[in-house]
Amino acid sequence: MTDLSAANARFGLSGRIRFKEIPGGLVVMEVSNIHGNAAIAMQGGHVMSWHPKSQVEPVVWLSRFAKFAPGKSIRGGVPVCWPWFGPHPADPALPAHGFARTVPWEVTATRELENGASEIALALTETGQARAMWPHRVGVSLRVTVGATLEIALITQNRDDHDLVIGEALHTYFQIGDIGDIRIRGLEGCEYLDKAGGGSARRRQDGPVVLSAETDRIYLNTEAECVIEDARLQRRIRVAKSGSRSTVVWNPWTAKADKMGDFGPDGWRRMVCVESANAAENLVTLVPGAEHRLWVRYAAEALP
Ligand SMILES: O=P(O)(O)OC[C@H]1O[C@@H](O)[C@H](O)[C@@H](O)[C@@H]1O
Repeated sequence: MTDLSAANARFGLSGRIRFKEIPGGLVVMEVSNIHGNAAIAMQGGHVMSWHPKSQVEPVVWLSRFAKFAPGKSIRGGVPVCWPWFGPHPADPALPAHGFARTVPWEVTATRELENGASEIALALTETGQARAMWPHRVGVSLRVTVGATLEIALITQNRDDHDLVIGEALHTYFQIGDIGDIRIRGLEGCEYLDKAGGGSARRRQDGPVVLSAETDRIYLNTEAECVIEDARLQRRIRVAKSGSRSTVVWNPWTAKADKMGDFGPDGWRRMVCVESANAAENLVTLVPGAEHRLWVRYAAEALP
C-alpha cells in the first residue's frame, strides 16, 4: 500500500494515524495519541521510533544518520529479522538477518483501543523476490500496540505441507544516556555465544551485563524479562517477552560503528540492542498449519 491518499482514507485515524512519504521515498505511518508517538515504515514493517509522553527522551532509538532507501535496512528502531537471524546458514550471498526488514509490508487494520492506545496490524507482502530467497508458503504478520507501553507480536503461520524452521528477532535499538552508564539485568548465569570480533566462544554471564567494548552475544535459553538500568537517564527499560528463547545484546563500539557509516560520530554510545530472538540453538520448527508468536512489551519507568 504505497498510495498515500488511499492508505490514509482506509487506515488513517483522524489526528492519530497518518501516512506520509519521507525523503528517500519510504512510506511511514505516524502514530500520535494520548500516550506518545511512534513511526512505522511500511518497508520492513519497521517501527522506527517510540517516544512515550512519560519520558523526556525516546525509548526506541533511531540514528540521526539513518539512511532511508528502498531495499536498505534502517539503522535504529525495531528491525524485523526473519526467517533467519544473522548470516544465512547455507548461502552467504543472501542478506544478513533475512529479508523481512527490507521488503514491503502492508497495513491490514488499525484501531483505537479503549485506553487510548493505537493498534496496527501489518502483513508481509508476498513478493517474487522474497519467494526466490525462501520458497515456502507462509503467513507473516505484525501487531503493534502503541500505548503507555509498546507491544509488538511477530506471528508466523506455516501454510505449507512440510515443516519450516525459522530464526527471527525483534532487533530493538534502545535509547540510553551513555553506553558506559548502563547495566542489563535478567541474563545473570545464562550461557551465551560470544560473536564479538567474528568468534563463537561459549561463555556464561557473571552478574549483570556491563558493556566496555564491542559486544555481540546470543544468550541461549533465556525467556525472562530483561531490564536496562540507565544511571544517566535515571530510568529503566523493561523488556518482557514470550515465544522467544534467545536474547541478543549488541553494541558495535566505536571502530565498527564508524565502518557502518550510519551511526554518526557518537551514535553508538546512545544505543544498546536487546533483541528478543530465536537464534542459534533456539530456532523454531513449525509443523504444517502451526503458528508461532514472538511477543514483546517495552516499558520505561523512573529509577527509584
Ligand atoms: O548491520 P545489521 O545487519 O543490521 O546487523 C547489526 C548486528 O545485529 C546483531 O543482531 C548481530 O548479532 C550483529 O552481528 C550485527 O552486526
